[in-house]
Amino acid sequence: MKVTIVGAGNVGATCADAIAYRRIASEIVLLDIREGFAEGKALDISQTATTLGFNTKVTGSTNDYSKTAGSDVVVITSGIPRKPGMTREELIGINAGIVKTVAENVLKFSPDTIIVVVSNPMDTMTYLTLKSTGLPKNRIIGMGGALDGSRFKTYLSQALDKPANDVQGMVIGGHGDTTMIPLTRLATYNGIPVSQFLSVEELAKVAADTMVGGATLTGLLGTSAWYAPGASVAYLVDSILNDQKKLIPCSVFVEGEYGQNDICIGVPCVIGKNGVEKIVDIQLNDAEKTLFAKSADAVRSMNDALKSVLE
Ligand SMILES: NC(=O)C1=CN([C@@H]2O[C@H](COP(=O)(O)OP(=O)(O)OC[C@H]3O[C@@H](n4cnc5c(N)ncnc54)[C@H](O)[C@@H]3O)[C@@H](O)[C@H]2O)C=CC1
Ligand SMILES: O=C([O-])CC(=O)C(=O)O
Repeated sequence: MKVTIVGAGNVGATCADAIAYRRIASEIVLLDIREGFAEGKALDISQTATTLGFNTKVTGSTNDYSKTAGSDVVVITSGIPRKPGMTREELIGINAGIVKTVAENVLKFSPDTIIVVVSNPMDTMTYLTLKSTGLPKNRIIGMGGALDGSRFKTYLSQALDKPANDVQGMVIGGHGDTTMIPLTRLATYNGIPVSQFLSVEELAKVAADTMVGGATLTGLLGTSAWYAPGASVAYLVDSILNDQKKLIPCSVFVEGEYGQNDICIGVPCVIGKNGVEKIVDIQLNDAEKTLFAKSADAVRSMNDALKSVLE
C-alpha cells in the first residue's frame, strides 16, 4: 500500500515517521516544494529502518508528482502553520491556493486515491478539496477530530489522574478554537461516565483546555504542534489502509446528517478501505445540538471566503 504525504514539514514528516515505524504502509512518498527537503526527510526516516525494525520504502520528491503515482492515500499537509496569537482561519488566504493546486496535481497521478486533508483551516480546506476536485464525498476526509479527541482524553486523564488509555471520549464540530465540541457528557473512564469523578467545573475546564489545545501548543512552541497531529494522521491512515473500520470523528461532507447540509464538519465516521463508510448519528441532547448548529454556522461562513478560489 502506497501513501503520499504532500508537505514534508513538521506534521508531514512526523506522520511519515509514524506510518513507517508502525508498518502501516509498504511505501511512503514525501513531496515538498522546497528543493531537496522531502528527499532529506525521507532519507533520514529511511535510516531508522534497521533500528526501529520496519521495511517501508520511504522516498522524497521535490514537486515531482509522477513519483506519487498510484497512491492509495494522499495526505495534504502543505501550507503555512499559524503563529502565536493567530487563529487557524487566518491561514485561509495562503493555504487555499496551495491545497487546491496540490489536490489537482495529486489526482493526475492517483485518480482513485483517498485524500486526507490536514492543512488549516482544515474544515474549509476539506470543503475546498471536495468542491474543486468533484471526488465522491467518501474519498475526502479532513483530519481534526482524531487529534482533538486525543487532546480531550489527555486532559481528562490528567484531571482524573488515570491512564490516558483508560479514558474514552470524542470531539465533534469544527476544528477551531471556538467551534470544537468536546462531548463531556459521553466521556467515560472505562465505561463509567466521567461525571461520576469530576465536578461540572472540572469538566468545563477540560473542555475549554481541549478547545484551545492547538493554540496552547502554538504559544509554547512558536508554531503549531506536530507530534500528536502526525500520530493522529497515521491513526486515520491505518484505519483506511488496513480497513479497520474505526469510529473516528472526521470532517466530512454532510447531507442532512446532524441537521446540516453543504459543509464539511467533524462528525463520528466509520473509516475503512472506502474512506468514509458511514456517518454515525449520536443522539445529542438539546444543549449539544445548539452547540453543533452554532459550530456549523461558523464553519459555513468560512466557506464563503472560498468563492474566488472556487470560481
Ligand atoms: N488538521 C489538523 O489537526 C492540523 C493541521 N495543521 C496544519 O498543517 C499544515 C502544516 O503544518 P506544519 O507541518 O507544522 O507546517 P510546516 O511549515 O512545518 O510544513 C509545511 C510544508 O508545506 C510545504 N509546502 C508549502 N507549499 C507547498 C506546495 N505548494 N506543495 C508542496 N509543499 C508545500 C512547505 O515547504 C513546508 O515544508 C498547517 O496548515 C497547519 O496549520 C497542523 C497541525 C494539526
Ligand atoms: O493549532 C493549530 O494551528 C494546528 C492544529 O490544527 C492543531 O494543532 O490542532
